[in-house]
Amino acid sequence: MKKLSYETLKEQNYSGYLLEDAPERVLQFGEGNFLRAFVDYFIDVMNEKAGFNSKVVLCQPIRSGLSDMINEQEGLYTLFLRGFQDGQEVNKKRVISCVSRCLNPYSDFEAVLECASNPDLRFITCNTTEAGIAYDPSCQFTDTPANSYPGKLTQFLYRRFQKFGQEEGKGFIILSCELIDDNGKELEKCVLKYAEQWNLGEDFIAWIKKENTFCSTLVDRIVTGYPRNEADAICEELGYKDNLIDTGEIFGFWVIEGPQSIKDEFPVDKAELPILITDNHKPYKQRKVRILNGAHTSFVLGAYLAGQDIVRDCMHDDVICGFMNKTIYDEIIPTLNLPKEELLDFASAVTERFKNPFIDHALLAISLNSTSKWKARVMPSLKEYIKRQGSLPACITASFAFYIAFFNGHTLTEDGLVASRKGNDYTVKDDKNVLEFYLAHKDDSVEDLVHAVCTNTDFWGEDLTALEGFEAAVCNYLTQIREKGTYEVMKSLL
Ligand SMILES: NC(=O)c1ccc[n+]([C@@H]2O[C@H](COP(=O)([O-])OP(=O)(O)OC[C@H]3O[C@@H](n4cnc5c(N)ncnc54)[C@H](O)[C@@H]3O)[C@@H](O)[C@H]2O)c1
Ligand SMILES: O=P(O)(O)OC[C@@H](O)[C@@H](O)[C@H](O)[C@H](O)CO
Repeated sequence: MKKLSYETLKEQNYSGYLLEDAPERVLQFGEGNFLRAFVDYFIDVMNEKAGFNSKVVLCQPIRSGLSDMINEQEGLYTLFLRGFQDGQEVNKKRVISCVSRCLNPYSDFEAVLECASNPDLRFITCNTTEAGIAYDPSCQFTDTPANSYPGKLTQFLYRRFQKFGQEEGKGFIILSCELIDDNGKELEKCVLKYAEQWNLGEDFIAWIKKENTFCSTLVDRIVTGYPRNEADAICEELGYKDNLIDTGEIFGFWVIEGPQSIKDEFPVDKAELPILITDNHKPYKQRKVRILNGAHTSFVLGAYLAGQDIVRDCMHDDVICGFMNKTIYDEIIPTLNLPKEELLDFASAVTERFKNPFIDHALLAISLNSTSKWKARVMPSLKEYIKRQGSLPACITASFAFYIAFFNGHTLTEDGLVASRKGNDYTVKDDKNVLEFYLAHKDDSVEDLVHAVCTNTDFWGEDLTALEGFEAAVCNYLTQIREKGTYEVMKSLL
Protein backbone atom coordinates (compact mmCIF):
# COMPACT_ATOMS: atom_id res chain seq x y z
CA MET A 1 0.00 0.00 0.00
CA LYS A 2 1.31 3.47 -0.92
CA LYS A 3 2.13 5.79 1.91
CA LEU A 4 0.35 9.10 2.35
CA SER A 5 1.85 11.92 0.26
CA TYR A 6 0.59 14.70 -1.99
CA GLU A 7 1.30 12.45 -4.95
CA THR A 8 -0.77 9.61 -3.49
CA LEU A 9 -3.67 11.95 -2.85
CA LYS A 10 -3.49 13.30 -6.40
CA GLU A 11 -3.50 9.76 -7.79
CA GLN A 12 -6.60 9.09 -5.74
CA ASN A 13 -8.27 12.27 -7.05
CA TYR A 14 -8.62 13.38 -3.47
CA SER A 15 -11.11 16.26 -3.45
CA GLY A 16 -10.70 17.52 0.11
CA TYR A 17 -8.89 20.71 1.07
CA LEU A 18 -5.08 20.69 0.69
CA LEU A 19 -2.51 23.46 0.88
CA GLU A 20 0.71 22.23 -0.64
CA ASP A 21 2.72 25.44 -0.70
CA ALA A 22 2.58 28.44 1.58
CA PRO A 23 5.06 30.42 3.65
CA GLU A 24 6.07 28.96 7.00
CA ARG A 25 4.48 31.43 9.41
CA VAL A 26 4.26 29.21 12.46
CA LEU A 27 7.03 27.42 14.33
CA GLN A 28 5.74 24.73 16.65
CA PHE A 29 7.69 23.09 19.44
CA GLY A 30 6.01 19.74 19.82
CA GLU A 31 4.83 17.20 17.27
CA GLY A 32 2.64 15.07 19.55
CA ASN A 33 -0.91 13.89 19.07
CA PHE A 34 -2.50 16.70 20.98
CA LEU A 35 -1.02 19.61 19.04
CA ARG A 36 -1.65 17.91 15.73
CA ALA A 37 -5.34 17.31 16.58
CA PHE A 38 -5.85 20.74 18.09
CA VAL A 39 -3.59 23.66 17.09
CA ASP A 40 -2.66 22.29 13.66
CA TYR A 41 -6.26 21.35 12.96
CA PHE A 42 -7.34 24.92 13.74
CA ILE A 43 -4.59 26.34 11.53
CA ASP A 44 -5.63 24.02 8.73
CA VAL A 45 -9.20 25.28 9.00
CA MET A 46 -7.98 28.90 9.08
CA ASN A 47 -6.03 28.21 5.90
CA GLU A 48 -9.12 26.85 4.23
CA LYS A 49 -11.72 29.29 5.48
CA ALA A 50 -9.91 32.49 6.29
CA GLY A 51 -6.96 32.68 3.90
CA PHE A 52 -4.42 32.29 6.68
CA ASN A 53 -2.13 30.75 4.06
CA SER A 54 0.42 29.44 6.51
CA LYS A 55 2.52 26.37 6.93
CA VAL A 56 3.67 25.14 10.33
CA VAL A 57 7.26 24.00 10.72
CA LEU A 58 7.51 21.57 13.62
CA CYS A 59 10.45 21.19 15.96
CA GLN A 60 10.74 18.01 17.98
CA PRO A 61 11.44 19.18 21.56
CA ILE A 62 13.24 16.08 22.81
CA ARG A 63 15.75 13.68 21.29
CA SER A 64 13.28 10.98 20.35
CA GLY A 65 10.20 11.80 18.36
CA LEU A 66 8.29 11.66 15.15
CA SER A 67 10.32 13.89 12.82
CA ASP A 68 11.33 11.13 10.39
CA MET A 69 7.83 9.76 10.19
CA ILE A 70 6.36 13.21 9.64
CA ASN A 71 8.84 14.07 6.89
CA GLU A 72 8.29 10.73 5.17
CA GLN A 73 4.63 11.74 4.81
CA GLU A 74 5.45 15.33 3.71
CA GLY A 75 3.83 16.58 6.90
CA LEU A 76 0.46 15.08 5.93
CA TYR A 77 -1.70 13.05 8.28
CA THR A 78 -5.32 12.07 8.60
CA LEU A 79 -7.28 13.34 11.55
CA PHE A 80 -10.54 11.83 12.73
CA LEU A 81 -12.72 13.89 15.06
CA ARG A 82 -15.51 11.72 16.33
CA GLY A 83 -18.45 11.87 18.65
CA PHE A 84 -21.98 13.28 18.90
CA GLN A 85 -23.04 16.65 17.57
CA ASP A 86 -26.64 17.79 18.04
CA GLY A 87 -27.63 14.25 18.88
CA GLN A 88 -26.09 12.82 15.69
CA GLU A 89 -23.10 10.52 15.49
CA VAL A 90 -20.35 12.37 13.64
CA ASN A 91 -17.07 11.03 12.26
CA LYS A 92 -15.21 13.86 10.56
CA LYS A 93 -12.16 12.93 8.51
CA ARG A 94 -9.70 15.59 7.42
CA VAL A 95 -6.28 15.32 5.83
CA ILE A 96 -4.24 18.00 7.60
CA SER A 97 -1.89 19.75 5.21
CA CYS A 98 -0.64 22.75 7.17
CA VAL A 99 2.55 21.04 8.37
CA SER A 100 5.52 21.64 6.07
CA ARG A 101 8.19 19.53 7.81
CA CYS A 102 9.52 18.50 11.19
CA LEU A 103 13.01 19.42 12.36
CA ASN A 104 15.04 17.46 14.84
CA PRO A 105 17.23 19.93 16.75
CA TYR A 106 19.38 17.07 18.02
CA SER A 107 20.51 16.16 14.51
CA ASP A 108 20.39 19.62 12.86
CA PHE A 109 19.95 22.53 15.22
CA GLU A 110 21.15 25.00 12.61
CA ALA A 111 18.08 24.14 10.50
CA VAL A 112 15.90 25.23 13.42
CA LEU A 113 17.86 28.45 13.92
CA GLU A 114 17.64 29.19 10.20
CA CYS A 115 13.87 29.52 10.56
CA ALA A 116 14.57 32.69 12.54
CA SER A 117 15.77 34.33 9.31
CA ASN A 118 12.40 33.78 7.65
CA PRO A 119 10.71 37.21 7.70
CA ASP A 120 7.24 35.62 7.34
CA LEU A 121 7.49 33.69 10.59
CA ARG A 122 5.15 35.27 13.15
CA PHE A 123 3.77 32.65 15.54
CA ILE A 124 5.31 30.14 17.90
CA THR A 125 3.10 27.42 19.35
CA CYS A 126 4.11 24.76 21.82
CA ASN A 127 3.07 21.88 24.00
CA THR A 128 5.97 20.21 25.69
CA THR A 129 3.94 18.47 28.45
CA GLU A 130 3.92 19.65 32.06
CA ALA A 131 7.65 18.88 32.22
CA GLY A 132 8.65 21.07 29.28
CA ILE A 133 8.51 24.61 30.64
CA ALA A 134 11.32 24.32 33.13
CA TYR A 135 14.44 26.33 33.81
CA ASP A 136 17.51 24.13 33.84
CA PRO A 137 20.55 26.22 34.80
CA SER A 138 22.93 23.63 33.36
CA CYS A 139 21.85 24.59 29.82
CA GLN A 140 24.37 26.77 28.03
CA PHE A 141 23.93 29.20 25.15
CA THR A 142 26.58 27.30 23.18
CA ASP A 143 24.77 23.94 23.52
CA THR A 144 23.49 22.62 20.21
CA PRO A 145 20.75 22.59 21.27
CA ALA A 146 20.12 23.62 24.87
CA ASN A 147 18.33 20.67 26.34
CA SER A 148 15.38 22.46 27.92
CA TYR A 149 12.60 23.81 25.75
CA PRO A 150 12.87 27.40 27.11
CA GLY A 151 16.62 27.16 26.49
CA LYS A 152 16.04 26.24 22.83
CA LEU A 153 13.48 29.00 22.49
CA THR A 154 15.89 31.57 23.92
CA GLN A 155 18.57 30.48 21.45
CA PHE A 156 16.03 30.81 18.66
CA LEU A 157 14.80 34.24 19.80
CA TYR A 158 18.37 35.48 20.02
CA ARG A 159 18.98 34.50 16.39
CA ARG A 160 15.81 36.38 15.47
CA PHE A 161 16.96 39.41 17.43
CA GLN A 162 20.31 39.36 15.65
CA LYS A 163 18.59 39.24 12.28
CA PHE A 164 15.58 41.53 12.81
CA GLY A 165 16.20 43.23 16.17
CA GLN A 166 16.11 46.69 14.62
CA GLU A 167 12.76 46.19 12.86
CA GLU A 168 9.37 46.57 14.48
CA GLY A 169 6.87 43.73 14.27
CA LYS A 170 9.37 40.95 13.78
CA GLY A 171 8.97 39.37 17.20
CA PHE A 172 6.48 36.56 17.80
CA ILE A 173 3.04 35.84 19.14
CA ILE A 174 3.78 32.84 21.33
CA LEU A 175 0.89 30.53 22.16
CA SER A 176 1.78 28.15 24.93
CA CYS A 177 -0.50 25.13 25.39
CA GLU A 178 1.11 23.27 28.29
CA LEU A 179 -1.27 22.33 31.10
CA ILE A 180 0.56 24.28 33.77
CA ASP A 181 -0.71 27.45 35.42
CA ASP A 182 0.12 30.64 33.50
CA ASN A 183 1.92 28.63 30.83
CA GLY A 184 2.81 31.66 28.67
CA LYS A 185 4.03 33.77 31.54
CA GLU A 186 6.09 30.90 32.97
CA LEU A 187 7.69 30.39 29.58
CA GLU A 188 8.53 34.08 29.34
CA LYS A 189 10.07 33.98 32.84
CA CYS A 190 12.33 31.08 31.86
CA VAL A 191 13.39 32.79 28.63
CA LEU A 192 14.26 36.00 30.48
CA LYS A 193 16.25 33.99 33.03
CA TYR A 194 18.32 32.40 30.26
CA ALA A 195 18.85 35.79 28.63
CA GLU A 196 20.28 37.00 31.95
CA GLN A 197 22.26 33.83 32.72
CA TRP A 198 23.80 33.79 29.25
CA ASN A 199 24.57 37.53 29.30
CA LEU A 200 22.74 38.13 26.04
CA GLY A 201 22.44 41.83 26.79
CA GLU A 202 19.91 44.41 27.88
CA ASP A 203 18.89 45.21 24.30
CA PHE A 204 17.89 41.61 23.73
CA ILE A 205 15.92 41.56 26.99
CA ALA A 206 14.14 44.77 26.02
CA TRP A 207 13.38 43.30 22.57
CA ILE A 208 11.92 40.12 24.11
CA LYS A 209 9.58 42.20 26.23
CA LYS A 210 8.58 44.73 23.60
CA GLU A 211 8.32 42.70 20.42
CA ASN A 212 7.06 39.36 21.70
CA THR A 213 3.69 38.48 23.21
CA PHE A 214 3.76 35.42 25.43
CA CYS A 215 0.13 34.28 25.67
CA SER A 216 -1.08 31.92 28.34
CA THR A 217 -3.75 29.68 26.92
CA LEU A 218 -6.22 27.04 28.03
CA VAL A 219 -6.70 24.04 25.77
CA ASP A 220 -9.52 21.54 25.85
CA ARG A 221 -10.00 18.52 23.62
CA ILE A 222 -9.74 14.84 24.45
CA VAL A 223 -7.20 13.45 22.00
CA THR A 224 -6.67 9.72 21.83
CA GLY A 225 -3.94 9.71 19.20
CA TYR A 226 -3.02 6.86 16.90
CA PRO A 227 -5.84 4.28 16.87
CA ARG A 228 -3.65 1.21 17.21
CA ASN A 229 -6.51 -1.32 17.07
CA GLU A 230 -8.32 0.23 14.12
CA ALA A 231 -5.36 1.56 12.15
CA ASP A 232 -5.08 -1.29 9.62
CA ALA A 233 -8.77 -1.19 8.79
CA ILE A 234 -8.71 2.61 8.54
CA CYS A 235 -5.71 2.58 6.16
CA GLU A 236 -7.42 -0.07 4.05
CA GLU A 237 -10.41 2.19 3.69
CA LEU A 238 -8.30 5.31 3.06
CA GLY A 239 -6.32 3.49 0.39
CA TYR A 240 -2.99 4.66 1.76
CA LYS A 241 -0.69 3.91 4.66
CA ASP A 242 -0.74 6.67 7.25
CA ASN A 243 1.50 6.06 10.27
CA LEU A 244 0.42 9.32 11.84
CA ILE A 245 -3.36 8.99 11.99
CA ASP A 246 -4.65 11.03 14.88
CA THR A 247 -8.00 10.80 16.65
CA GLY A 248 -9.91 12.92 19.10
CA GLU A 249 -13.33 14.19 20.07
CA ILE A 250 -15.24 16.83 18.14
CA PHE A 251 -15.43 19.19 21.08
CA GLY A 252 -12.56 21.65 21.18
CA PHE A 253 -12.09 24.97 22.94
CA TRP A 254 -9.02 27.19 23.01
CA VAL A 255 -8.87 30.25 25.22
CA ILE A 256 -6.00 32.59 24.44
CA GLU A 257 -5.11 35.35 26.85
CA GLY A 258 -3.87 38.32 24.88
CA PRO A 259 -4.81 41.53 23.09
CA GLN A 260 -7.74 41.52 20.67
CA SER A 261 -5.31 42.66 17.98
CA ILE A 262 -4.17 39.02 17.70
CA LYS A 263 -7.33 38.48 15.66
CA ASP A 264 -6.00 40.84 12.97
CA GLU A 265 -3.30 38.28 12.26
CA PHE A 266 -4.87 35.05 13.52
CA PRO A 267 -8.32 34.99 11.87
CA VAL A 268 -10.11 32.74 14.32
CA ASP A 269 -13.51 34.43 14.00
CA LYS A 270 -13.47 34.48 10.24
CA ALA A 271 -12.80 30.74 10.29
CA GLU A 272 -15.60 30.33 12.88
CA LEU A 273 -13.39 28.41 15.24
CA PRO A 274 -14.09 27.71 18.93
CA ILE A 275 -11.23 29.99 19.93
CA LEU A 276 -11.71 32.82 22.38
CA ILE A 277 -9.23 35.65 22.72
CA THR A 278 -9.67 37.32 26.07
CA ASP A 279 -7.79 39.40 28.64
CA ASN A 280 -8.22 36.69 31.31
CA HIS A 281 -8.13 32.97 30.61
CA LYS A 282 -8.16 31.95 34.24
CA PRO A 283 -11.90 31.43 34.88
CA TYR A 284 -12.06 29.11 31.86
CA LYS A 285 -9.02 27.26 33.01
CA GLN A 286 -10.39 26.84 36.50
CA ARG A 287 -13.71 25.58 35.15
CA LYS A 288 -12.01 23.02 32.92
CA VAL A 289 -9.34 21.82 35.31
CA ARG A 290 -11.60 21.55 38.32
CA ILE A 291 -14.62 20.02 36.59
CA LEU A 292 -13.26 17.90 33.71
CA ASN A 293 -9.79 16.99 34.90
CA GLY A 294 -10.94 17.04 38.54
CA ALA A 295 -13.72 14.56 37.71
CA HIS A 296 -11.25 12.30 35.91
CA THR A 297 -8.75 12.29 38.74
CA SER A 298 -11.34 11.76 41.46
CA PHE A 299 -13.25 8.82 39.98
CA VAL A 300 -10.75 7.07 37.67
CA LEU A 301 -8.56 5.38 40.31
CA GLY A 302 -11.54 4.03 42.26
CA ALA A 303 -13.22 2.94 39.03
CA TYR A 304 -10.08 1.13 37.91
CA LEU A 305 -9.87 -0.77 41.20
CA ALA A 306 -13.57 -1.61 40.77
CA GLY A 307 -12.66 -3.45 37.55
CA GLN A 308 -13.28 -0.83 34.84
CA ASP A 309 -10.74 0.01 32.13
CA ILE A 310 -12.09 2.89 30.04
CA VAL A 311 -14.00 6.07 30.80
CA ARG A 312 -17.00 5.37 28.57
CA ASP A 313 -17.88 2.11 30.33
CA CYS A 314 -17.81 3.97 33.65
CA MET A 315 -20.42 6.38 32.30
CA HIS A 316 -22.74 3.44 31.70
CA ASP A 317 -22.36 2.20 35.27
CA ASP A 318 -24.95 3.93 37.47
CA VAL A 319 -22.82 3.73 40.60
CA ILE A 320 -19.58 5.07 39.10
CA CYS A 321 -21.29 7.69 36.96
CA GLY A 322 -23.48 8.62 39.94
CA PHE A 323 -20.37 9.03 42.07
CA MET A 324 -18.73 11.20 39.44
CA ASN A 325 -21.80 13.38 39.02
CA LYS A 326 -22.21 13.77 42.77
CA THR A 327 -18.59 14.85 42.99
CA ILE A 328 -19.04 17.40 40.20
CA TYR A 329 -22.46 18.83 41.05
CA ASP A 330 -22.42 18.69 44.85
CA GLU A 331 -18.76 19.16 45.67
CA ILE A 332 -16.88 20.86 42.82
CA ILE A 333 -19.39 23.30 41.30
CA PRO A 334 -20.28 24.88 44.69
CA THR A 335 -16.62 25.86 45.05
CA LEU A 336 -16.44 27.82 41.78
CA ASN A 337 -17.31 31.45 41.15
CA LEU A 338 -18.39 31.44 37.51
CA PRO A 339 -22.11 31.88 36.73
CA LYS A 340 -23.95 28.74 37.84
CA GLU A 341 -25.64 28.20 34.47
CA GLU A 342 -22.30 28.16 32.67
CA LEU A 343 -20.87 25.68 35.14
CA LEU A 344 -23.89 23.39 34.83
CA ASP A 345 -23.74 23.52 31.03
CA PHE A 346 -20.04 22.71 31.05
CA ALA A 347 -20.56 19.84 33.51
CA SER A 348 -23.37 18.30 31.54
CA ALA A 349 -21.28 18.49 28.37
CA VAL A 350 -18.46 16.71 30.21
CA THR A 351 -20.65 13.69 31.00
CA GLU A 352 -21.66 13.53 27.33
CA ARG A 353 -18.04 13.87 26.21
CA PHE A 354 -17.04 11.02 28.51
CA LYS A 355 -19.73 8.85 26.88
CA ASN A 356 -18.25 9.37 23.41
CA PRO A 357 -18.67 5.98 21.68
CA PHE A 358 -15.51 6.50 19.61
CA ILE A 359 -13.15 7.35 22.43
CA ASP A 360 -11.57 4.55 24.40
CA HIS A 361 -9.95 6.70 27.05
CA ALA A 362 -7.96 4.31 29.23
CA LEU A 363 -8.24 4.84 32.99
CA LEU A 364 -4.60 3.80 33.33
CA ALA A 365 -3.56 6.57 30.91
CA ILE A 366 -5.39 9.12 33.00
CA SER A 367 -3.85 7.67 36.18
CA LEU A 368 -0.36 8.79 35.08
CA ASN A 369 1.15 11.22 37.65
CA SER A 370 -1.96 11.17 39.80
CA THR A 371 -0.18 12.68 42.79
CA SER A 372 0.48 16.05 41.17
CA LYS A 373 -2.85 15.81 39.37
CA TRP A 374 -4.73 15.29 42.66
CA LYS A 375 -2.94 18.29 44.12
CA ALA A 376 -3.62 20.58 41.14
CA ARG A 377 -7.00 19.33 40.01
CA VAL A 378 -8.85 18.08 43.12
CA MET A 379 -7.26 19.53 46.23
CA PRO A 380 -8.38 23.12 45.51
CA SER A 381 -12.01 21.91 45.45
CA LEU A 382 -11.50 20.07 48.75
CA LYS A 383 -10.11 23.15 50.47
CA GLU A 384 -12.63 25.57 49.03
CA TYR A 385 -15.52 23.25 49.95
CA ILE A 386 -14.31 23.08 53.55
CA LYS A 387 -13.95 26.86 53.61
CA ARG A 388 -17.42 27.50 52.25
CA GLN A 389 -19.41 24.67 53.83
CA GLY A 390 -17.48 24.05 57.03
CA SER A 391 -17.56 20.28 56.42
CA LEU A 392 -15.72 17.66 54.39
CA PRO A 393 -16.89 16.84 50.84
CA ALA A 394 -17.56 13.10 51.13
CA CYS A 395 -16.84 12.04 47.54
CA ILE A 396 -13.66 14.09 47.23
CA THR A 397 -12.46 12.73 50.57
CA ALA A 398 -13.21 9.19 49.40
CA SER A 399 -11.34 9.92 46.17
CA PHE A 400 -8.23 10.54 48.23
CA ALA A 401 -8.65 7.08 49.75
CA PHE A 402 -9.06 5.65 46.21
CA TYR A 403 -5.82 7.39 45.27
CA ILE A 404 -3.98 5.81 48.22
CA ALA A 405 -5.46 2.38 47.54
CA PHE A 406 -4.44 2.62 43.86
CA PHE A 407 -0.86 3.57 44.80
CA ASN A 408 -0.50 0.82 47.41
CA GLY A 409 1.83 -1.26 45.23
CA HIS A 410 4.40 -3.85 46.14
CA THR A 411 7.28 -4.00 43.62
CA LEU A 412 9.22 -1.24 41.93
CA THR A 413 10.34 -1.93 38.35
CA GLU A 414 11.74 0.24 35.54
CA ASP A 415 8.18 0.79 34.36
CA GLY A 416 6.73 1.86 37.67
CA LEU A 417 5.24 0.47 40.85
CA VAL A 418 3.48 -2.84 40.40
CA ALA A 419 0.21 -3.17 42.30
CA SER A 420 -2.64 -5.67 42.13
CA ARG A 421 -6.25 -5.40 41.11
CA LYS A 422 -8.32 -8.45 41.97
CA GLY A 423 -5.25 -10.66 41.66
CA ASN A 424 -3.94 -9.10 38.41
CA ASP A 425 -0.97 -6.77 38.24
CA TYR A 426 -1.09 -3.20 36.94
CA THR A 427 1.61 -0.53 36.95
CA VAL A 428 1.36 2.76 38.80
CA LYS A 429 3.25 5.54 37.00
CA ASP A 430 4.36 8.68 38.76
CA ASP A 431 7.56 10.49 39.74
CA LYS A 432 10.26 8.22 41.13
CA ASN A 433 10.16 9.80 44.58
CA VAL A 434 6.40 9.20 44.78
CA LEU A 435 6.74 5.54 43.83
CA GLU A 436 9.61 5.03 46.25
CA PHE A 437 7.51 6.54 49.02
CA TYR A 438 4.64 4.15 48.37
CA LEU A 439 7.02 1.20 48.14
CA ALA A 440 8.49 2.09 51.54
CA HIS A 441 4.96 2.16 53.01
CA LYS A 442 3.64 -0.93 51.25
CA ASP A 443 3.00 -2.92 54.42
CA ASP A 444 1.70 -0.07 56.59
CA SER A 445 -1.53 -0.32 58.52
CA VAL A 446 -4.36 1.86 57.22
CA GLU A 447 -3.68 4.44 59.94
CA ASP A 448 0.08 4.60 59.35
CA LEU A 449 -0.28 4.78 55.58
CA VAL A 450 -2.92 7.52 55.61
CA HIS A 451 -0.92 9.49 58.15
CA ALA A 452 2.28 9.21 56.10
CA VAL A 453 0.52 10.28 52.90
CA CYS A 454 -1.38 13.17 54.48
CA THR A 455 1.74 14.54 56.17
CA ASN A 456 3.89 14.32 53.05
CA THR A 457 4.25 18.02 52.40
CA ASP A 458 6.41 17.34 49.34
CA PHE A 459 3.32 15.92 47.67
CA TRP A 460 0.72 18.46 48.76
CA GLY A 461 2.69 21.58 49.65
CA GLU A 462 1.06 21.38 53.09
CA ASP A 463 0.11 18.93 55.81
CA LEU A 464 -3.36 17.56 55.09
CA THR A 465 -3.83 16.36 58.66
CA ALA A 466 -4.39 20.04 59.47
CA LEU A 467 -7.77 19.77 57.69
CA GLU A 468 -10.13 18.93 60.51
CA GLY A 469 -11.42 15.36 60.37
CA PHE A 470 -9.80 14.64 56.99
CA GLU A 471 -7.26 12.05 58.12
CA ALA A 472 -9.84 10.10 60.15
CA ALA A 473 -12.35 10.17 57.30
CA VAL A 474 -9.75 8.93 54.80
CA CYS A 475 -8.82 6.10 57.23
CA ASN A 476 -12.45 5.15 57.41
CA TYR A 477 -12.80 5.04 53.61
CA LEU A 478 -9.55 3.12 53.13
CA THR A 479 -10.66 0.56 55.70
CA GLN A 480 -13.94 0.15 53.84
CA ILE A 481 -12.07 -0.16 50.53
CA ARG A 482 -9.93 -2.96 51.97
CA GLU A 483 -12.99 -4.73 53.35
CA LYS A 484 -15.46 -4.41 50.50
CA GLY A 485 -13.82 -2.56 47.60
CA THR A 486 -14.08 0.86 45.98
CA TYR A 487 -17.36 0.10 44.21
CA GLU A 488 -19.23 -0.45 47.47
CA VAL A 489 -17.72 2.74 48.87
CA MET A 490 -18.95 4.70 45.86
CA LYS A 491 -22.38 3.10 46.22
CA SER A 492 -22.56 4.03 49.89
CA LEU A 493 -21.99 7.68 48.99
CA LEU A 494 -24.89 8.04 46.52
N1 LIG B 1 -4.28 13.95 24.87
C1 LIG B 1 -5.18 14.78 25.40
O1 LIG B 1 -6.39 14.53 25.45
C2 LIG B 1 -4.73 16.08 25.95
C3 LIG B 1 -5.65 17.13 26.09
C4 LIG B 1 -5.21 18.33 26.61
C5 LIG B 1 -3.88 18.45 26.98
N2 LIG B 1 -3.04 17.40 26.83
C6 LIG B 1 -1.66 17.54 27.27
O2 LIG B 1 -0.82 17.58 26.15
C7 LIG B 1 0.44 16.98 26.46
C8 LIG B 1 0.90 16.13 25.31
O3 LIG B 1 -0.07 15.16 25.06
P1 LIG B 1 -0.05 14.31 23.72
O4 LIG B 1 -1.31 13.53 23.74
O5 LIG B 1 0.23 15.17 22.55
O6 LIG B 1 1.20 13.36 23.98
P2 LIG B 1 2.30 12.85 22.96
O7 LIG B 1 3.03 11.79 23.68
O8 LIG B 1 1.70 12.52 21.64
O9 LIG B 1 3.28 14.09 22.72
C9 LIG B 1 4.13 14.55 23.71
C10 LIG B 1 4.90 15.77 23.18
O10 LIG B 1 5.58 16.37 24.27
C11 LIG B 1 6.99 16.39 24.02
N3 LIG B 1 7.69 16.14 25.29
C12 LIG B 1 7.59 15.04 26.08
N4 LIG B 1 8.36 15.18 27.18
C13 LIG B 1 8.95 16.40 27.08
C14 LIG B 1 9.87 17.13 27.89
N5 LIG B 1 10.33 16.61 29.02
N6 LIG B 1 10.28 18.34 27.46
C15 LIG B 1 9.84 18.86 26.31
N7 LIG B 1 8.95 18.23 25.50
C16 LIG B 1 8.51 17.01 25.88
C17 LIG B 1 7.24 15.31 23.00
O11 LIG B 1 8.38 15.60 22.26
C18 LIG B 1 5.97 15.40 22.15
O12 LIG B 1 6.08 16.44 21.22
C19 LIG B 1 0.25 16.24 27.77
O13 LIG B 1 0.98 16.91 28.76
C20 LIG B 1 -1.22 16.32 28.06
O14 LIG B 1 -1.46 16.53 29.42
C21 LIG B 1 -3.42 16.24 26.31
O1 LIG C 1 -3.73 14.48 29.70
P1 LIG C 1 -3.44 14.39 31.20
O2 LIG C 1 -2.70 13.15 31.52
O3 LIG C 1 -2.84 15.64 31.73
O4 LIG C 1 -4.87 14.26 31.94
C1 LIG C 1 -5.76 13.24 31.62
C2 LIG C 1 -7.10 13.82 31.18
O5 LIG C 1 -7.72 14.42 32.29
C3 LIG C 1 -6.92 14.85 30.07
O6 LIG C 1 -6.22 14.30 28.98
C4 LIG C 1 -8.24 15.41 29.55
O7 LIG C 1 -8.92 14.44 28.84
C5 LIG C 1 -7.95 16.62 28.69
O8 LIG C 1 -7.30 17.58 29.49
C6 LIG C 1 -9.20 17.20 28.05
O9 LIG C 1 -8.90 18.44 27.43
